[in-house]
Formats: sequence, C-alpha cells, structure tokens
Amino acid sequence: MFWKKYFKPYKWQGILGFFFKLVEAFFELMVPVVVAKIIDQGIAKGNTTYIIHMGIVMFVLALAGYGSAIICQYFASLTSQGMGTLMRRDMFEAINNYDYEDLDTLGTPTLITRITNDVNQLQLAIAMTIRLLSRSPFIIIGSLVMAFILNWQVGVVFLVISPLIALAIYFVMSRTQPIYHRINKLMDKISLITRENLSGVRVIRAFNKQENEKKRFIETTKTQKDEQVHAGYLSSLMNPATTVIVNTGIILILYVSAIKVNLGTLTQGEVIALINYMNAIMLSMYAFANVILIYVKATAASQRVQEVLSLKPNMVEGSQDMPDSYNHLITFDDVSFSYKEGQALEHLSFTINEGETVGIIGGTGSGKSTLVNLIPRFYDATEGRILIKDQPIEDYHYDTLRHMIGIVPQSATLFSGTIKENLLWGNSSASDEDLRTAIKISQAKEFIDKLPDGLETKIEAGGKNVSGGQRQRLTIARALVRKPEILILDDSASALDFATDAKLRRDIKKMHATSIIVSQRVSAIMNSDKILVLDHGKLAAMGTHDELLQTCTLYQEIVKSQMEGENNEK
Ligand SMILES: Nc1ncnc2c1ncn2[C@@H]1O[C@H](COP(=O)(O)OP(=O)(O)OP(=O)(O)O)[C@@H](O)[C@H]1O
Repeated sequence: MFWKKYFKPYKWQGILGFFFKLVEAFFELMVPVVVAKIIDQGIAKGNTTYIIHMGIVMFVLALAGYGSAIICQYFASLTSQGMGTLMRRDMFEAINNYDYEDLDTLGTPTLITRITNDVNQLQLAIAMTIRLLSRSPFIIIGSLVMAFILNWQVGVVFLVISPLIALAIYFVMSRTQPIYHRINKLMDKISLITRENLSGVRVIRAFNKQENEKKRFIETTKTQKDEQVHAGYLSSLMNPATTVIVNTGIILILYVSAIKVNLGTLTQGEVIALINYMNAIMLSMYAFANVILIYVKATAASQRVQEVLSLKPNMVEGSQDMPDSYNHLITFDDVSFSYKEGQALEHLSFTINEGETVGIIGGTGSGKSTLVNLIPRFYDATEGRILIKDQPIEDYHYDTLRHMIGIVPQSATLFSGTIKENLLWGNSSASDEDLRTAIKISQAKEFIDKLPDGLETKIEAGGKNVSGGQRQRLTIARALVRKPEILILDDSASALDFATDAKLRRDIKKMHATSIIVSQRVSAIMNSDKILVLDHGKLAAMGTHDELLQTCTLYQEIVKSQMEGENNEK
C-alpha cells in the first residue's frame, strides 16, 4: 500500500481526527434523547426549571460537538494536506530523475494533472475518510441501536426502512456515476481545447481559424452541459425517492408508536426522538454515499500517482571523475539510436578533439539534435559506444559529465526571474566579470545595455517579454557562463541575423573551447575544422568545407540550394 509511507508521519494526527469525529457523532446521537426528555418531563409537566436545565445540557452538547468537529477538521486538514505535500515532493523528485524517453512518452500535460488534480483528489479522500467514514456508520448504527433501546418494535421498522433508503441511493448513483465519468472526460477535453487556444492564439488568428475553434469549443461544452443536465435529472430523483421512503418509515413509526403511547409504554418525546433518528440515518447515508463516490475517483487518482512514483530511470549513473590525460575528447564508435517510434541514428563513427570546432548539417529530421543530445547523456545510445576523454560515457557522474558541457537547445527557454538570475543558472558562483564576458560573446551585451534595468531586468515565465533572437542570445550566454569544455549550439542562433551570427561564431572561436554547432545554414558551419553531414540518421560524409565541396554530393546540393536562395532574395 503506497499511502502507508505517507500516512506514517501523520499517524497520530489522523487517529486524533478520527477520534474527535466519533466524539462529535456521540454528542449528536444524544440530542434526540434530551429533546425527548424536554418534551416528556418539561413541556408535558409544565416544569420550566427542568426545561431550562435540559436546554443548558443541549447547549453544552452542541458546544462540545462543535468543538470536536473543529478539532477533527484541524487534524483532518493537517493529515490530508501533509500527506499530499509529501506525495507531491516525491513525485517531483521522481519526475526529475526520469529518463528523457519516459518524459517524452508520458508528456507534460498528464504529469501536471497527476501532480495537481490527482493529488488533490487523494487529499480530499483522506480528509473525508477522517471526517465522514467513521461518522456516518457510527450515526447509522447508533440510531438503529437507540431505536431498539427506545422500543424494539419501532426498531424493526428502522431495520426494514434503512436498507430501502440505501437501495434508492444506490439505484440513482449507479446510474449517475457513468455520466459523471463522461463529464470528467469532457472537462479534460474542454481544458485541452482552452490550453491549445491560449498557447496557439497567434497561429489560430493568422490562419483565420477562430470560427472552427469556437465551433469545436461550443460543441464540447454543449455535450458536457447535456450530460450534466441528464445527471442532474437522475440525481433529482434521489431526494423525492428517499424522502418518500423516510416518510413512509415515519408513518409506520407513528402508527406503531401511537398504540404504544396510548398504552403508556412509549412517551411523546420518545416518538419525536425516533423520528429524528430516522432522519439522521437518511442524512448519514447521503454523506456515506458521497464518500464512496470520492473513493471511486480517488482509486483512479491513486493508480495514476503510483504510476508516476514507480517509474524508475533505466539509465544508471556512473561514479568516475574525468581523467587528466586522454587522446580524443569525444568518440562515437558505431553508435546507433532509436526512439520508441523508430530509428534516428545509424552506425555513426567519428572523433572530436579538444579545441576543435565541429559543424553538423543535414536536412530536417536527419538526426542532428538526437546526435548532440547523446553527448550530455540525455539519452543512451541503443548500440555502439560513446567515449568522453576515452572513457565510456556511462562511467561518469552526471554532474561531472554535464558540468563540462554547455548545451543550448533548439527551443530557447528562460525562467521567470531577472536576466542575471537566468544567467547564474549556468554557474551560480560566476563573478560579474564572468557574466560580462558571457554576454559579450553571446552578442547579448548590445541589447542588455539598452535596457533601463540592465542585468536586473525581469524575465517573464518562458521569456515571453524578450524577442526570439534576444532569448537565443541569453540562452547562449547562460551556457557560456559555465565556461564549458564542450559548447553545443543546437540550431540556437537561427533567429540571429547573419552579421550577429558571424560575430557570435568569431567570438566563440576566440574562446578556444571545443564547440559543436548544429545549423541548417552553411554559412554557420563552413569555417569549422570538421563538418559532419547527416542524411536520414546516417553519416553521409565528414570533412572540411573545401573537402566536402569536392567529395559530398549532398553537401554540394545544400550549398547550391542556399546560394540560389540567397541570389533569389537579391
Ligand atoms: N523525442 C522524440 N521522440 C520520438 N522521435 C523523435 C524525438 N525527437 C526526434 N525524433 C525523431 O527522430 C528523428 C531525428 O530527429 P532530430 O530532431 O534529431 O532531427 P534534426 O536533424 O535535429 O531535425 P531539425 O533540423 O528539424 O531540428 C526524426 O525522425 C524525429 O521525428
């Protein structure tokens, strides 16, 4: 049972919450008895002192019940919120350790739903277990026992009527449940459409698709409304049905009791108490049915949370540090790689030496990003070996390996905070001088200098308040702050104009670090010491620009197409 681990630290709070709810239920059960006494001993005999006396007793019972309810609520919140927080912490940690492949497979939206909604659902179930699971059966059984204590023949009426109420509730709920299930799915769809529309609002307007989207949204919300109305209609049957059963019960109680009151074996007050107990049974059954509903939802949520927690990374971290001496900085030895969906790289072999600038070029989907993602071990090669400083990449600590690499991915992602805070992600102990050098090389200086707050300028989540090119320059600066031994730019200067791109490459070259530049532009890689040409996951050729112009038809075609493109633009 996975929740046991989370309940353990809150065991006492949970038990105390449970206990105080029982105390409250006990006080509640006593009230009809006191009312009966007020009627029989006070009102019937005109004994005002007795009425006041018992009135005070009722007030104390109510106060004690109220106090117990507050204490129970406090412990229930403490337990449910505490357990949920621990679950979220573990889920967050588990997700952070996932292999890239698992992150790709599961996808962001479901992970967000699981860590937010599903845990909320479990928290609600925990709180309800403490607050209602004990109370409802206690009141139901307690009311039955009290009915038998007051009069066994009336108790038999209770025994007959109670299952009928339960049956009516079950009948309606078993029909509404599948509808609510469909409603939940429709709600997911509505939130998906809303999310897509908000994130893709520019594209939708540019392609004039507002009407289509509106139609899609209206259709889904209409279906959801119809289902909701249907469920509401069925649910509305529940109240009259149970009220009819309870009132029939009350008629029977009155009938049986009337004879007994006449005979003097039952008092009027006791009859009122019995009616109150009958109503208490009905209300507690409603409450109990709701707990069951919450449990059904929580069971699905718990499976989804467990899935997140139980998924373990396949990649195993090594324990070695970097060696001091080596021949080649990076070696790909017959490396192949497949995603779950299919093969992306086939039998790649090449070496990269310290200080070299290596360009990677190829058509879209030829495997360029996949290749560079293998170097920081975002994924493990499916076949072959990758060596860093002549050692298998799997032997290194992730920290050791990733600390020597500064990778700038294709999509430039910044985080909310100041520009400076974003840059310090690269290296939290970087000096102001390091930051200045990084922003100079990345060509970000020119635009940062123009900002009134400079490095202290606030960046919104995702870097929405800076342009695409500025975002790219900041992500390059972030990688440079780390002073990496290997700098990888994965098509990360695509939004820069040619002149800025050229200055960027010139300044990077001056750093004398090993740099790997992935680009679609020949101009970005033509001065590299070595160029890898990828074609459908295979290494089509490798060499300098001049060599490739002589030997590689694919490279010649790429160069030709880009020159033609440029000439056409002129
Ligand atoms: N996360 C992923 N899951 C499954 N398949 C993927 C994934 N990423 C890439 N692929 C597939 O692997 C192949 C190589 O993709 P990759 O992104 O490495 O190419 P690329 O040369 O960098 O392309 P581009 O120039 O368009 O960025 C493609 O067929 C792509 O569809």
